[in-house]
Amino acid sequence: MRLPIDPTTTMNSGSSNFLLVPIQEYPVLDCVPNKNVKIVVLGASNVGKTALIVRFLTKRFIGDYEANTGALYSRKINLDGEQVSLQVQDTPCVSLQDDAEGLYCQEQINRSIYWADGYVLVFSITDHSSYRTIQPLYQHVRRIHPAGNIPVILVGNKSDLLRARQVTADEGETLAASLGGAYFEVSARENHEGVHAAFLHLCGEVSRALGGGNGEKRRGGLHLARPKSPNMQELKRRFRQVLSSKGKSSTTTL
Ligand SMILES: Nc1nc2c(ncn2[C@@H]2O[C@H](COP(=O)(O)OP(=O)(O)OP(=O)(O)O)[C@@H](O)[C@H]2O)c(=O)[nH]1
Repeated sequence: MRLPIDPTTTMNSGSSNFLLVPIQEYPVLDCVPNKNVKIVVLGASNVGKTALIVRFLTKRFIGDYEANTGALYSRKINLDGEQVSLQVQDTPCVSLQDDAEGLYCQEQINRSIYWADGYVLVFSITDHSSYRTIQPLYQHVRRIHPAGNIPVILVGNKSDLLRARQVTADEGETLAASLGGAYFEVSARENHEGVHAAFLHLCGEVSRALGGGNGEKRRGGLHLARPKSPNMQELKRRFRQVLSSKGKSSTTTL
């Protein structure tokens, strides 16, 4: 069902509208001591990174967002019976350089890659160039984490747009296998379950990679500060901005 968003009601409580659903944040200390799963969502422009995160955290799909500047969202999840602190970092898009091998990647993204324990690499099945971005992107992650296992999943988003498909499921599977991760073909627009399963799978991988131990990676080399601002208010602010620019013409799917 599609409901019109009424900007006049978005800050009230008790409605099914997206902004009326509180997205709970939990301080890390509220969870299993030292069990902190940090994942970053990476990919080309317009592939649905923000939509996937919002779908995972809120079960909702929002039609449009302002261009993403990268926000960090925190929440508590249940992983194998344990309450675990999860942090999800949204990022600005990356793009291929003209030689199609290197990447344009903001410093902010490098910091997020360094900071994270697990990686959601996203392309759109309707955009083959976004698919071609994934291999160089993975190599980029590898350069920042040259040693050890990198928990990663590959997500082919927009599976509802089958008629516009430019990337086959086989291509997704093959690429994921070459990265050593699982492939999930999902639609942030149409389906919460697939998105949820993908994120939870990665959280499980990260948790195992951290070994249930102290949750902090032991890394040598360059130290990069963690990305800024764990802030759910940022999501609300961005959504309000979209609402004020689009008024009542925007819609959300419930
Ligand atoms: N049909 C369809 N559209 C989607 C889906 N996911 C996202 N979109 C749309 O794709 C557009 C881009 O979504 P975003 O979540 O902003 O994508 P992004 O990767 O964060 O974009 P950048 O800010 O450019 O990095 C928006 O218009 C979304 O409504 C999906 O699963 N199906």
